[in-house]
Amino acid sequence: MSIGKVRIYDLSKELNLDNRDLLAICEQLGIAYKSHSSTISDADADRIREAAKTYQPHSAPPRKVSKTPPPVKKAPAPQKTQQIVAVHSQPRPETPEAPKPQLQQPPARPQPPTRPTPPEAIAPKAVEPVAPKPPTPPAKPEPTPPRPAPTLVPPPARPTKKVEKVAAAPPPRKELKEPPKKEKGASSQDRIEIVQRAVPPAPVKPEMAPKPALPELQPPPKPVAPVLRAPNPPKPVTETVEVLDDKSVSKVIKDRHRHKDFDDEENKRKSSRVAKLREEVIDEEEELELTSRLVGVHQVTVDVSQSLQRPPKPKAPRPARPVTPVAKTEKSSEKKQPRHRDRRHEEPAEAPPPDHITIEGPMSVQELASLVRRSEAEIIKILFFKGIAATINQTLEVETIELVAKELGITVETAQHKAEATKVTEMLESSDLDHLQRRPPVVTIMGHVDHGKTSLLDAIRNTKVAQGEAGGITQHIGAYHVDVEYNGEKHQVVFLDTPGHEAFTAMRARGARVTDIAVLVVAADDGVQPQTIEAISHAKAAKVPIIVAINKIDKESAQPERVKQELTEYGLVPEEWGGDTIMVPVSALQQQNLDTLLEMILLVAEVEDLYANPDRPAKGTVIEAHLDRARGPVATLLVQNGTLRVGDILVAGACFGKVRAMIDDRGQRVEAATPSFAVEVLGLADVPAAGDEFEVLSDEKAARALAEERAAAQRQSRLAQAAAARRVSLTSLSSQAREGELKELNLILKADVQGSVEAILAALNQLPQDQVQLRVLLAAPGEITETDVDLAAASSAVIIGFNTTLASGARQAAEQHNVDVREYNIIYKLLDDIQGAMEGMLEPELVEEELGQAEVRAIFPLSKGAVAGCYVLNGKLVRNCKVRVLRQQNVIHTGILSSLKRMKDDVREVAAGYECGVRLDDFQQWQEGDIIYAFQTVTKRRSLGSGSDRN
Ligand SMILES: Nc1nc2c(ncn2[C@@H]2O[C@H](COP(=O)(O)OP(=O)(O)OP(=O)(O)O)[C@@H](O)[C@H]2O)c(=O)[nH]1
Repeated sequence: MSIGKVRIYDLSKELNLDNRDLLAICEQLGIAYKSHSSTISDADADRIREAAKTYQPHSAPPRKVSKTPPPVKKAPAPQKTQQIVAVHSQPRPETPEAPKPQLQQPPARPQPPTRPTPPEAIAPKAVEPVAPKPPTPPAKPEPTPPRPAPTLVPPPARPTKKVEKVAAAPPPRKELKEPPKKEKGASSQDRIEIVQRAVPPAPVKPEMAPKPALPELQPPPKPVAPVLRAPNPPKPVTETVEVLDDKSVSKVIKDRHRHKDFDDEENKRKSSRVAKLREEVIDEEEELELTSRLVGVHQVTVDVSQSLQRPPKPKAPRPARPVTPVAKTEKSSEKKQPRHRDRRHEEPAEAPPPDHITIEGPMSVQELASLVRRSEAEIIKILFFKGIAATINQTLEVETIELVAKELGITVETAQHKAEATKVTEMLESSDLDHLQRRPPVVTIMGHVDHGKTSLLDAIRNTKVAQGEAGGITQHIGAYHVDVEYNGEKHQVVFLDTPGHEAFTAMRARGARVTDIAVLVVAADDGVQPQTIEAISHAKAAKVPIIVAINKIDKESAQPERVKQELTEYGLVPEEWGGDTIMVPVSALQQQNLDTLLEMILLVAEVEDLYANPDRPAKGTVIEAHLDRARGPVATLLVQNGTLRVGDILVAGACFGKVRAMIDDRGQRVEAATPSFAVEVLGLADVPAAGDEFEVLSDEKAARALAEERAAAQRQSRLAQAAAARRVSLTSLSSQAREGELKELNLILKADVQGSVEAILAALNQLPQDQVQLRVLLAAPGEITETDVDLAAASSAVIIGFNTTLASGARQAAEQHNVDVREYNIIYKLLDDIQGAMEGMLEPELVEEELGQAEVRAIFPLSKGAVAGCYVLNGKLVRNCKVRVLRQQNVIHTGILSSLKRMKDDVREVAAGYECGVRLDDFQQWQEGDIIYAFQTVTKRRSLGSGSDRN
């Protein structure tokens, strides 16, 4: 083991050589090293100095890790602490001068026009500290992983990612890194071996040569570019302004990443893990032994040619088929069914129908039939029974296709969904590749209601927002960022404040698509609940890594282990159990372990390759938008690439505008917003929809034209939908009449913001509609207008307003047209009322209600008929109520109790314990011992969920 005191990168600085060159020299001299931050002996250093004199810098120095225990880096690591340093909203440091966008805040790119060379911030993931993750070495079978201490991971290992997935075993989370090796000499088959070894507690602060300065706070995001100069920047050969798919982007990023960073094992180590590690690594011998064990276990070899050379744009993972939808079933690709079959030929295709199809948009009945391998007639029949009269050439909207597919038991994936899932990376274009800089992670907090999402966010932000939410729900989406000191540097984490109630499912799902990391909050005393499961599936669908925050561990009833157990059923296995999901027990209330959670977020972010190019016009997503009376349309935009500046011309969805002002998450006006930050933007001409993408264009005319084009497309689509809806109602009217069952409740929904609209729609969707169907004729953010009233009047709809008001004239019009306008500001109330209204539309059911029983004890014959002398056993008898006469428990008559007397007087009712005379008009054959069962029928409102059965 080297006892040296010289660190490789110091030496590289001293010799004015690039780290890579220096490592190459080490290679030549056979000096073992682990990374450029490894230390070597003085003697070795001297040898290197000597060799450096004659060394010819190589553009792509090879890099290899010795197989033997690498010279350990034992530098005492400064105990870094994580803590929330500050909680300002947006990039606070408003740059003095507005013009230069200047990432108004830290995350921004380094001011200086010229970028420093090797940024140090970018965590070099070359050699990773290791944990004994018994990787199922896909590449090179090695001795069986001894699977030593699962706890080995020193630094909070990084979550396994795209990198070679190290088996699914041990807890330690280090990840195998396969630094691509630059081919050396002629041997393109060179392999790099990465040794993952346990690292003692203190990791060394990595630092890149050129920048001697230690991590200063407020480090501007180091540009990645410099490093890129590397040999062959993975520049796509035929680059244009293509949007990149995530694979290629990540590949490019990774490649550069690997190049530049030989920065070794970072200081990310988790104290607990370190502690455990310490137990293992007691002395050097043991360490050596352990290392060699690990070497055996965790070596990962990577083909140079594979890692370095490949261009960033591999074959697009996305099915680039233009129009033709594709069945995604295994057999889909096999012999294609004749697409255009004879129309009259209506037998289903011989091949088994797929159980899954992927579509890219509307398609004709004929195309759909071909895709699902059914006859056109069958599709038309299904549509007919759904109330849609369609012809063979008719184009079906995606929703309609989904409807048909559901009927056929086929799941549908739309290309749109895919795009949304990969939206973040798609924000990058090939031209951005040379200017990528790290950006802060955008995090969504998800979880079941009341599990503490708001409290957690609140605790992190150190402010109080939990109180005062109407109905106890977070109703609007917001974005906040916090500064976290990590590894001696200041980092930012941007949180999307997604609402927690089930009603906001849609919003949450959208949140997941624009975020990089999902923090799943699970209350330790409540475990996995429905919305927990929902959140997991949303995050998984969007391929967003999940970090679990097991909250409320301060509670006595907390059972974090049980929560972990439950989560395994949904594919989230904690690291300590051999999985790769980071689970952090926290208490939002007592602010426990929040720094660890933030640390984990930054770790995951690091692995996620979150880059953007701030030096270009902004692109991103509309998080929220609403119409403000005083300020006009207000949209919260999340910048995902580029920098958004005041004065920019942008198109958001179908809306056009010029950024008049921007307000950050702390209510401060800012001049620019860099990647990953959200700002409220004023200046749009209209209210875009949440989830719309936005982009800045340089040409106002082009922007306006694009917006108009999109608006026209939207109108077209709405018209098509409306036409489809009309067809539904027309045809369904007759079938309804036939079946006399289905009823409809027409609604027009107006809410304050798009997020609320979506949330309410999602909640309404959950109401049972088998007996009464809800038809939402219009759902949009904004005030209730006269036009809405007209529409409601014309279609007998009820208008629902949520957190909104009536425009002038609307109320008067509503009264005039007798339109029911209901206003709410609490979603539960709204849902209750709608449900009530739906139930009110059900035919009431008649229910029998017992009144009482009497026994016949004497018979008094009259001139016509007879009177039964009775004793009321229980309840009461009421004149004109219904009765059944039972004899030996058999009903011998059912009729109306027409006369009831006490003594000689007619009475209305007789209670239990009294005698009375009973006479029925149509029954006289009384016998002593008969029982008179008195009852009445009442109408009861039926509830939606129970059909005609009452709950
Ligand atoms: N004991 C304890 N209680 C907590 C903790 N975190 C949150 N709570 C309590 O749990 C309740 C729900 O917390 P919220 O933060 O409103 O939960 P939420 O998930 O945001 O709820 P919704 O916004 O309604 O979905 C509140 O009464 C909090 O005080 C915690 O760490 N410990």
